[in-house]
Amino acid sequence: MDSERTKVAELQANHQNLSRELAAARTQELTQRRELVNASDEIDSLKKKHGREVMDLEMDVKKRDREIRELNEDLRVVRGDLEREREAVGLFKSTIAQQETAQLTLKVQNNALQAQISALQSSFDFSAETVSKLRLDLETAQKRVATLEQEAREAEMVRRKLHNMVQELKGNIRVFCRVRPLLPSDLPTGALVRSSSGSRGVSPASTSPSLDDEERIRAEALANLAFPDQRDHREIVLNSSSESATGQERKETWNFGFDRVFEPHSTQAEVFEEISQLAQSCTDGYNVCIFAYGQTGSGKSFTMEGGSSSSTAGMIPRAVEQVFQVTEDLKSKGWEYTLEGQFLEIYNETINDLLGKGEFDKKKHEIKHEKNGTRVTDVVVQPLRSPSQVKALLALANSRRTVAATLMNERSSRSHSVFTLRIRGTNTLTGESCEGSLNLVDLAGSERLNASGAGSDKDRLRETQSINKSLSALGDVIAALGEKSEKGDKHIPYRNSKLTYLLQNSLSGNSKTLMVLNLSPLVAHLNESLCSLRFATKVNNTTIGTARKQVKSSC
Ligand SMILES: Nc1ncnc2c1ncn2[C@@H]1O[C@H](COP(=O)(O)OP(=O)(O)OP(=O)(O)O)[C@@H](O)[C@H]1O
Repeated sequence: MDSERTKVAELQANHQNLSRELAAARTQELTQRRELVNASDEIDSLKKKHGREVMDLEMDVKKRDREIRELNEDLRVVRGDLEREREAVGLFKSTIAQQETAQLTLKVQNNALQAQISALQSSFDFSAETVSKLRLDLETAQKRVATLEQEAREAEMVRRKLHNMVQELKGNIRVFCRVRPLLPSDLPTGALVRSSSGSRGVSPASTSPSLDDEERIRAEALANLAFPDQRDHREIVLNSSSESATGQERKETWNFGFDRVFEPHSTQAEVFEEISQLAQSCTDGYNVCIFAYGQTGSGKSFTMEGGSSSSTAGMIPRAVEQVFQVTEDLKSKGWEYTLEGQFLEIYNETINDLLGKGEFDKKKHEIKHEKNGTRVTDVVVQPLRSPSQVKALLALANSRRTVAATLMNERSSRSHSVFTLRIRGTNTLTGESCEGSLNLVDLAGSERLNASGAGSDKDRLRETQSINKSLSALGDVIAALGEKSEKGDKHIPYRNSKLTYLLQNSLSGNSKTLMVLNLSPLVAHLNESLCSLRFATKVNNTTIGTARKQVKSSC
């Protein structure tokens, strides 16, 4: 029983323990329940918070999606740009590569050039050395040349002096020869060829000229004439080649020498340079007479009157200008001059005043040789005050000649024209006075009767006879003057023609006379040229004494 009691006491103690444990467990359960409620509250609030956060995150995700899309779009655009940039870069790269190649080539070239430069530099240095040596040599040579030139000038002066002395001894008639150039108007005369017999003449089978014709005419003209004296220009040679009867080529050559020969390219200024001293001597009191002689169309009027421009102005306007210039220059030495001019035409042995009034001169004019010079009755003698006034007078004379030409059968080439400039000077300081004249004569065409075709026409025949008469009278006068100076006394047939009678005082041994022989370069005119050259040679071989100044002193 005790054991039972101990057991029961033990069970009771267990029971009490268990009850205490149960109570503790209940309290714990309560606490835990409370904690559970709290925890589920917390879970709820956490759930709500989480839900809000999820929503926020979803919105955020959407926004991010949008941004990603936008960024993707941007990326696409940027990629396109990038692609293009890449292409451009590729291009640049290839350009750069090319440029680099070019640069490389240039570098190579540059190196080569540098090498050349240095080679050139050294050769330049060498040349500079040579140049300075040559300069020294040149200076020495130039000094030598200057000395030689001075010697040459002195020799030339001596030569000219001697030439002048020869001229003085020879007398005062000089002859120049001038060949005119080929003109475009020569071309239609392309028909002017050698006839089949070999002589030269006008072929009737004239057709329009071709380039070959022109070249042939030029070549023939060149072969026809030669100017061998290139130093003093005093010689002219005519060549002709023709076929003989046996068919062989016959060549002939004629040499002529004159005081000066002007080639076709000679200018008016060059011709005047040779004439100017002579023309100027009328201001010193000499009578000067300059003739232009030659066949029609050979350049007489061109030589004497010339063209309208200053470079083509002929001997008359140039001489007049020079005379005015000289009289102006001599004013400072006390000289005062009066100048007067007349311009006459001699046609069929009648005198026509080219400065007269009215369209055509119908007056009869007579030549009078008086104490104080030659006078022609009823002609206009114009006081001359300026070269421009003379130009106007020449134009008037020309217009009157043109009227006459249309009225009367190309009369200008069939008449002689004589421009006379008379000059009187007094020196107020020395009391001297002087009187000179300058006659510039454009003679009628010198062609022979058959060549001018005059045979068939009565008027033409008369004209030609009259021209021939006066030209041969001129030759006779010159020849007689030559004989007079050789033999002393001799009758001079001045009266045989109006021309020689008019120019009596300017042709006598006291005057200075120049004949300018004008020639055509055409082969067709060879025979005429030969005749003219022979006539001029006769004149050139004549000695007509020494010119004398017409100077009076005051006492
Ligand atoms: N040296 C020259 N330079 C250029 N042209 C020239 C020369 N000589 C003459 N001529 C020209 O040749 C042509 C004939 O010349 P010009 O009239 O002077 O001859 P001409 O001998 O006076 O003839 P005519 O007897 O018919 O008066 C003209 O057209 C002229 O301009």
